[in-house]
Amino acid sequence: MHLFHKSESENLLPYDGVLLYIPHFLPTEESDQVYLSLMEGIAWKPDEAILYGKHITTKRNVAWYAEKGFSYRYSGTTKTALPWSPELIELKAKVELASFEKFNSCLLNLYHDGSEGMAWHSDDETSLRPNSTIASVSLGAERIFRFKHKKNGEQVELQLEHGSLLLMKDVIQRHWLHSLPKAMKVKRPRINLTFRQFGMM
Ligand SMILES: O=C(O)CCC(=O)C(=O)O
Ligand SMILES: [Fe+2]
Repeated sequence: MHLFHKSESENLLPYDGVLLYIPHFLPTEESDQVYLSLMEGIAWKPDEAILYGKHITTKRNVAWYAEKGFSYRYSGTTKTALPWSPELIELKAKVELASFEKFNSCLLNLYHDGSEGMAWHSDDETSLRPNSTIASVSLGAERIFRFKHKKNGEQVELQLEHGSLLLMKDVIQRHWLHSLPKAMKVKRPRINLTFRQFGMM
């Protein structure tokens, strides 16, 4: 694991929030091994939402892990957390060491290929602690990730590499949207884990 110091990672945003990127958070060999075992071991399911009164499911698969008993309402559906697996607990501990933060849940995304992405949004749900950090681990295919300022439309773009850690901090969710654009040339899957801090702990 790569422990970073303040000087090693600079804020990638010009204002209104903090975005830190640590490319080699996990060594390549460990990234490969964690990728394969999450692909097999996670209870992947399509995401569900109620949109304009219609029940929709995504091609992108998701899973949500947290302390036992956690549940929350989101896009018209209720999500109930699965209990932490030993592997997720180990990864959570590494993310906590590198970020100097504590997390009580993890939302996972599986994009089968570049035809799947995530539209512009910010993670500012009321169930998350206000201005709390989201720590995002990327595994598998490299993909572009974009930020767009809510008021002036300014954009910031970066590549999310295999084994990298991205920290979204401070007031970032209030002022910036983010998205994972589709990338038709990408034929391989990508796994993303976002460690989050829910309000009630
Ligand atoms: O796939 C990613 O890198 C980001 C996913 C995301 O923004 C989310 O789950 O809220
Ligand atoms: Fe997000």
